[in-house]
Amino acid sequence: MTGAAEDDDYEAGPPSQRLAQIGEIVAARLTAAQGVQTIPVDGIEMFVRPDFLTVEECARLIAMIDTDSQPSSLFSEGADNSFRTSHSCNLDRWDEEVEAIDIRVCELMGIDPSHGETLQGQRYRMGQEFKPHHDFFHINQSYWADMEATGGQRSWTAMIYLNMPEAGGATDFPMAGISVNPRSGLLLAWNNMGPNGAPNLRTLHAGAPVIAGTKYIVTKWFRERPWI
Ligand SMILES: O=C(O)CCC(=O)C(=O)O
Ligand SMILES: [Fe+2]
Repeated sequence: MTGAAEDDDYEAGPPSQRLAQIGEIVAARLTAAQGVQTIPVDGIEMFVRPDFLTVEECARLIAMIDTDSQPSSLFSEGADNSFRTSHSCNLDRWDEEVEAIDIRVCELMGIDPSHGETLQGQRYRMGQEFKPHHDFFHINQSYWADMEATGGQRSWTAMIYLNMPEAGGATDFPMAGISVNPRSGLLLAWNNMGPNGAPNLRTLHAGAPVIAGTKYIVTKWFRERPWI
């Protein structure tokens, strides 16, 4: 959500010992976690946890997203309206069920909840999409000063698919040559940084247009430092 594809030689941010360490700790935790599978992707640390949420939990989150969502926003300057056409909302972090799910995600990742942004719900109707972007912050953008002061860089992303649209809506990683199909309750997690703790350009990804049906997801972005 923080910028479109960049040239290979573009420096999205400096190496960071802290982010490298977060990468190692979380990857080790996920590798050892029951029910988690490593996705063999060249140049990105990526994991899936099928059935992380039950069908009932997915249904309740979908209902909340339908009630609360508004047209999605973007961080990037000069962003155009076609870039992220979904509707989204912050899930109510004081709702008991949302809070419990949020904590479960943090526990799975082994990241203190203070580093996690509010869970975000997202709905894509037919034809809607999220064009190729990185989840990490681009430090040459005007929003960076504010983000740096409020928790810093985004380290890991955890996304949960709440349903399966009838067609389309995969999460594509064009530089890594992998595409993940929505499956109810499946959690997908990846490290937005490379081994040296610098932003990893290969994490470029997109929510492909939904061709038939509706797609619902929740996304959790983690920061390098406490966010609240
Ligand atoms: O909808 C998707 O599959 C991708 C969503 C995404 O990239 C995000 O929420 O940052
Ligand atoms: Fe994203």
